[in-house]
Amino acid sequence: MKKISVLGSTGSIGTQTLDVVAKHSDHFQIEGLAAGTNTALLLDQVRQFKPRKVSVGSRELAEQIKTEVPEGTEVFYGDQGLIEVAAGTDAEMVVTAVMGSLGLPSTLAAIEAGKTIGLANKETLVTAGHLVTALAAKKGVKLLPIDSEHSAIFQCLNGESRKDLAGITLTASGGSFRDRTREELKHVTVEDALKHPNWSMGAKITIDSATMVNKGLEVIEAHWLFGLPYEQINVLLHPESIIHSFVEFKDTSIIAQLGNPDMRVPIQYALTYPERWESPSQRLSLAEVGRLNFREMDFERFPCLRLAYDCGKMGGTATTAFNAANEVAVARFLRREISFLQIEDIIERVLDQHHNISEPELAEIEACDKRTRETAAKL
Ligand SMILES: NC(=O)C1=CN([C@@H]2O[C@H](COP(=O)(O)OP(=O)(O)OC[C@H]3O[C@@H](n4cnc5c(N)ncnc54)[C@H](OP(=O)(O)O)[C@@H]3O)[C@@H](O)[C@H]2O)C=CC1
Ligand SMILES: CC(=O)[C@@H](O)[C@H](O)COP(=O)(O)O
Ligand SMILES: [Mn+2]
Repeated sequence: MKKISVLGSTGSIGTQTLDVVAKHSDHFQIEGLAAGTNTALLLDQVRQFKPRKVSVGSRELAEQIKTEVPEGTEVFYGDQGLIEVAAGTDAEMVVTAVMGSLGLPSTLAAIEAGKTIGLANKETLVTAGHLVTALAAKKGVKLLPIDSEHSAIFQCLNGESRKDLAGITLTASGGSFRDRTREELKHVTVEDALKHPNWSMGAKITIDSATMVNKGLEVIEAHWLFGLPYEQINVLLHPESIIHSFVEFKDTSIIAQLGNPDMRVPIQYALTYPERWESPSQRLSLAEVGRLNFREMDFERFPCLRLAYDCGKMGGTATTAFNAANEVAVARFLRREISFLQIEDIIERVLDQHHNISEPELAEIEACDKRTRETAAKL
């Protein structure tokens, strides 16, 4: 039995992780579950998977569910609760599926405790990639990608020599507004933005796809996961999301990973790595798909992607600020306080005011994250 803890178990990735675990219940055991506010779903999960430790977002919620969890399940809360679930159980693997840089301390704690990481929470690598990868290397801990593009690259690189690599290309669906002009973006609604053409995901990442921030975060995530310079990381528009990403070699060969847009496949691959097991996903029929399309990325149409590359190349706290500004701006858009185009406006203005610190320590990252959020909230 492989013992697993899931951080963000009530979200899109969290619930699909538990689908995979349930399908292979003879092979996996859930040790810990952490959620924010959805206690009804968490309690269902607790009854089904019987974890030893669970955590919720606040003390009040923890008090509410204490009487309802079965004997043998301990209840924690807040930042410390997340760390307890990440590092304080017998789990050998931790799936990091909370949303945002709030996942950083628990990811670091899990690595410090020697747990293999199934990494969905890309903001963790964007905000502090140098710290996370250095600690993982020091502890001999594997960071197994769950993000579909990074899982694809990881699979394409399997058994290949890095010296033969020319570059990698992350595919981008283009998000909800890929066929609209910038002029047409002025009056789009939250409801429109939440309609991703191919994937069913949490609200924040769906907005990130529409602004192309998601691909920007993924470029930075790829830089840290695969140790590649930004010049070797490309992005290509591929509206169907069937090719999840590809790798090009010196001899001009390209190896790509394909599949239906179903996150249970990369999630399961991280859970069973290096083995491949039967999947709950539907088989891909290329004959049915018939045609795949590709378009050059337009950096004028999607300026946030250019900003992400610039921040990535600058390094230091630039990516921390980029991420924090975006988290605040997206939350404000979802609360209908700002318009869609003001998301990129806020990111740009925050970055104009940013004073970069290269090779920041954790405290400096945390301070930058906090300061940036305050600025972005006021703009
Ligand atoms: N969804 C997808 O297909 C993909 C997602 N990712 C990445 O995975 C991560 C998760 O995304 P997604 O699943 O879509 O997000 P969701 O918004 O669907 O889920 C977020 C999860 O985090 C929990 N959470 C929120 N705040 C806290 C907190 N303070 N303490 C503990 N848990 C908390 C939520 O709990 P609750 O709901 O109970 O409040 C929920 O379980 C993101 O980093 C995203 O970029 C990457 C690739 C694909
Ligand atoms: C499923 C997944 O990995 C998402 O990050 C997905 O990539 C979003 O799609 P786009 O950002 O390409 O629209
Ligand atoms: Mn992705």
